Amino acid sequence: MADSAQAQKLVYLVTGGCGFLGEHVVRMLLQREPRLGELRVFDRHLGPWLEELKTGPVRVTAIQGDVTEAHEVAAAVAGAHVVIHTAGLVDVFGRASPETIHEVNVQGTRNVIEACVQTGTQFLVYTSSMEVVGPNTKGHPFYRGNEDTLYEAVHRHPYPCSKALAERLVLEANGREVHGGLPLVTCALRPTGIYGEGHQIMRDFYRQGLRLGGWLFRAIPASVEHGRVYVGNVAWMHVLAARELERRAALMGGQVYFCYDGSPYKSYEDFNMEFLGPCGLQLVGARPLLPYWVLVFLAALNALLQWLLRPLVLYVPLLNPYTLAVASTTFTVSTDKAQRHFGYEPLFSWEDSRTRTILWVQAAGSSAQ
Ligand SMILES: NC(=O)c1ccc[n+]([C@@H]2O[C@H](COP(=O)([O-])OP(=O)(O)OC[C@H]3O[C@@H](n4cnc5c(N)ncnc54)[C@H](O)[C@@H]3O)[C@@H](O)[C@H]2O)c1
Ligand SMILES: CC(C)CCC[C@@H](C)[C@H]1CC[C@H]2[C@@H]3[C@H](O)C=C4C[C@@H](O)CC[C@]4(C)[C@H]3CC[C@]12C
Repeated sequence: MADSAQAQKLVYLVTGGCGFLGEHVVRMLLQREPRLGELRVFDRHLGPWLEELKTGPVRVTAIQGDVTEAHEVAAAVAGAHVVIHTAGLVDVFGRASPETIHEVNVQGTRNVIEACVQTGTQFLVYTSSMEVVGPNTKGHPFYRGNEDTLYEAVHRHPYPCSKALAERLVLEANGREVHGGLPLVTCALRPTGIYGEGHQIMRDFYRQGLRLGGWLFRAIPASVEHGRVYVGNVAWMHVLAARELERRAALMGGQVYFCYDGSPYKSYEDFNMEFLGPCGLQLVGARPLLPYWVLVFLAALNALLQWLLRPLVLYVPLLNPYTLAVASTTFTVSTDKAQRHFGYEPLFSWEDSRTRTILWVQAAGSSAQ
């Protein structure tokens, strides 16, 4: 990636490139990264949509592989200039065991770092999460905070624990010597709750509302702010960060950045209604219909049922003590660090993000997507 070789075409690797965010990163790279020569898409499950990308001017290589398998990761990383590591097991519902979550999110990330070191790949962007910071188990609000805001990060749930450990590995790896003698440059991006085309939980809420005759029932007070960011802007931030890591290595190396855009500060449910409302759903109640202690009881009951039924069937309700805590604790960000460090400005306005999401919800809600 030397200045003298402006025209040099680069090889990018996106792990988890067939996931919700990963697909947007892949498409964004193809649309907006002029130096892209080859794009390797690494995922445990390859999407059929990749086929259509293979006919374009950039070479797209689909690699079916598992980040927990060090040799598969090393083979995919070899010869890549930049790695965007977005693969992860996003499970706050108890589908996977804590050991599996750790294996994929922590050991998988370790494998990616070691592969960069062994094969001489110098630039690594890691998709972290707001949950590396919080909400913490004490329910402390994080109100429009930034990367420097002091906050007691206390993790117990396997998912945030794994993201926090993985992020630390990535940041500590910054400056390590890679094969060939150059230093590894890393940074971590921390999205809040991502929404947009492909957001399965949004689609599930829509379908549930349709089943209930067009009604959803408020569970969380409207005053609890939950941070959200549009998937296209998160993808754009990854592309920009990856592009600028070389030029601004001294500034960006080892840094964390929250992902942000112009999405409004609202409660989780009120925010969802920005999309579900225009699709015909209504949120009933200016206040929660059930007292909070009832939700706490139901969440605990769900956790107990999940545990009791596990030998027979996998019971995975949306509501559990952890998801209730996340949804009912204010956690929003207000920062311009990505703008200051690497010139990030959201690519999509709030109006664009909203319209695109509404169109997707309408289409996805009525089909089997
Ligand atoms: N969705 C959100 O709101 C959100 C918010 C903050 C951070 N994140 C982070 O963003 C990343 C992407 O999340 P997402 O919402 O797109 O999830 P997703 O589940 O849609 O995508 C994850 C992708 O990783 C792949 N993957 C999982 N295990 C793998 C393995 N062992 N080997 C190879 N590939 C594997 C999956 O097949 C999937 O395609 C994750 O690292 C997640 O922690 C997501
Ligand atoms: C009305 C509620 C009680 C229903 C439960 C909603 C719950 C399923 C939602 C609320 C908040 C959501 C999380 C939040 O947006 C941020 C993230 C970070 C990311 O790293 C992974 C996804 C996650 C945990 C969202 C999962 C779904 C949550 C908990």
